[in-house]
Amino acid sequence: MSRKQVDHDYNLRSMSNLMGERRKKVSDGGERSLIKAPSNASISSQGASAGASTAGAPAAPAAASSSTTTGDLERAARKQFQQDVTPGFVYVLAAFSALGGFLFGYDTGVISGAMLLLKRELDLSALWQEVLISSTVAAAALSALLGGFLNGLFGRRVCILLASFFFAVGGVVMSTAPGKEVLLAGRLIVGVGLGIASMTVPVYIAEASPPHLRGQLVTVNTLFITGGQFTASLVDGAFSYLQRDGWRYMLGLSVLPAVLQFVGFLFLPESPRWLIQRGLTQKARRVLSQIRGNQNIDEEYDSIKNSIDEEEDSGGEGPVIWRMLTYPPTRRALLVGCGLQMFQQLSGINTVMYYSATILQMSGVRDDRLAIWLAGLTTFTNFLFTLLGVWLVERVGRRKLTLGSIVGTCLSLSLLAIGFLMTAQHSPPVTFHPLDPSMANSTCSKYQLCEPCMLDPGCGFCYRENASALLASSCVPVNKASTERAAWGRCSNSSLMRDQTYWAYNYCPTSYSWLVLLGLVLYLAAFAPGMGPMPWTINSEIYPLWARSTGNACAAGVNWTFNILVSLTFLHLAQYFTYYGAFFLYSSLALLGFFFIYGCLPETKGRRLEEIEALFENQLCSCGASDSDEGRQVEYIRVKGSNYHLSDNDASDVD
Ligand SMILES: O[C@H]1[C@H](O)[C@@H](O)[C@H](O)[C@@H](O)[C@H]1O
Repeated sequence: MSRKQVDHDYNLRSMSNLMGERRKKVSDGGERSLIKAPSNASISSQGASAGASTAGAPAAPAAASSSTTTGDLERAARKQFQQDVTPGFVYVLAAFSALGGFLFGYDTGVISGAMLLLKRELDLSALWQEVLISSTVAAAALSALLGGFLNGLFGRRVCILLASFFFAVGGVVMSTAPGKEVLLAGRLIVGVGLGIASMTVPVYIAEASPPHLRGQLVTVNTLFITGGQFTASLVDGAFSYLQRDGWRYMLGLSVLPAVLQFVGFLFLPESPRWLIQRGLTQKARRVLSQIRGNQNIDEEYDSIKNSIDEEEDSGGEGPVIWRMLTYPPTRRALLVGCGLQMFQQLSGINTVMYYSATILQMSGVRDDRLAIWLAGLTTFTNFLFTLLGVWLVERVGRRKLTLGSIVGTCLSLSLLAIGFLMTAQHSPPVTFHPLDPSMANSTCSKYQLCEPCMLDPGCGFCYRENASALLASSCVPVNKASTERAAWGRCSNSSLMRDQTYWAYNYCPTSYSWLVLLGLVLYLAAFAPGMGPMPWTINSEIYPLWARSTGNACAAGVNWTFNILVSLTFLHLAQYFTYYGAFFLYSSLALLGFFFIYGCLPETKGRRLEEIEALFENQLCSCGASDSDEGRQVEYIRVKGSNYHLSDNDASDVD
């Protein structure tokens, strides 16, 4: 946003905030809801309206008495804008927190490259490989749930310190592991750190950010996740040349950012919202002043304090999750938060990323090393388009960004599926049936086409190629120790492979690979700016303070659980429904996700965290109908005394 435009927005929104104050009627008690009627000004400036309203605008209705002139308002707005410069400290705080995201991406991404070396050096069976990969995600799912409890009890800062401690210890254990059992212990420790970091970091950043920057700063955390995945693929590429102990460096390098984060957080403050909730009000004021620079923090402080008092007044019995489920607004928020995380994973991101090396091989990249490096290009594309998300989130808002992203995701998944379908329909035939030297009758020899042969995990396709045709193609068993070659015959040994003899495992040579490649690039371009980061960003802001840790814990738990579910079922899905079947399924799930998001996700852009609960007052999944209400802003003022609920009567408060 240009400076000029910012200036313009600030004037408008500040004026609209101050004028909003005029509409607040002082009553003799109770809680008032104010609905500002949409005006062009408030619609265009809605993105940051709440941000400005926190900055120095006095809370008392008397502040803008009916005698206030437009000139006064303009002067006040200008003054407010001058004060409202975001201090650099918030950026430092966000960057150190987002190192948690970096470690999330690095530790989940690095294992695929490390595994290529590990399985040879530690002689890992397929089961052990699976266990080493999935254990981290499973531990993350459990610890994310536990993280909710820890967050409420010890605060965000301690949890982030704990997570970076786990990351560092896990990294040391893995890189020095004498055998697979210790390695597994290291992977589990890292998983515990991952779960805690994944649910705490977005909350911490959201609670420390001013509303007009919140979306952007929380989305930076996902940018760091994808940055971590990209770095991991580079590290994998570089150390894959080191056949002995290369994996130790790959896994151990995560210690550096973990230590950096730990040290940084020794000096960073606790979230002011958590401090107020704990009654540490002086400390909270100090932290707020520190992170808001020279701005007036009174209104923000009061607004947080009021909402906490309200929560305490309204009481509520039993564990937080029970209170969330029995109170309609938080129940709806939880459903939306968990649904978003579920659909993120059901859109198949981790399958697509994992499978990208094979997609590239299909496209004719035959050299394994080159395929590893090119897979880095996939993670880089994911990173690059997440950057676009950081740029867009405060401009177009969460709702439109997520909707646009899931439509693109759904279409590109269909394109991927069509690419696989064409590949399957033009599958090359098996023309050569060599005799198995061990005389064992493997199932591979029964296949007449490449497609069923490659879908059988025990077989691969061995063929020769000259300029335009495939020659002497056979379906033979895969080597049990390495899927990079056949168990016997021409493709079993690189020295035996004469010129232009190739081994295709998991894919078939095809002339439709360009379609699949196009699908892959479009998929990342669509998914990464919206469906990648928004579930994390939105979850960090939709729950009231008392429910925030638990809500984020549940949603992160759902994310990790579906992550593991999708990764573990992909190969079976492909085996039973073929690749195009699997991708059509993901595409249909993304379509379902679209309807869910369209109906249920309200816009949270620019609102104060304390205001967002009100967006879930309405029946769940009535958001599609309220698209036109985006310019409306609901505000609560608490006036000491009895509470009353949002009702139709409130509409009478509108001038
Ligand atoms: O938001 C992130 C991001 O999109 C990553 O690329 C993906 O691997 C994670 O599973 C997801 O939670």
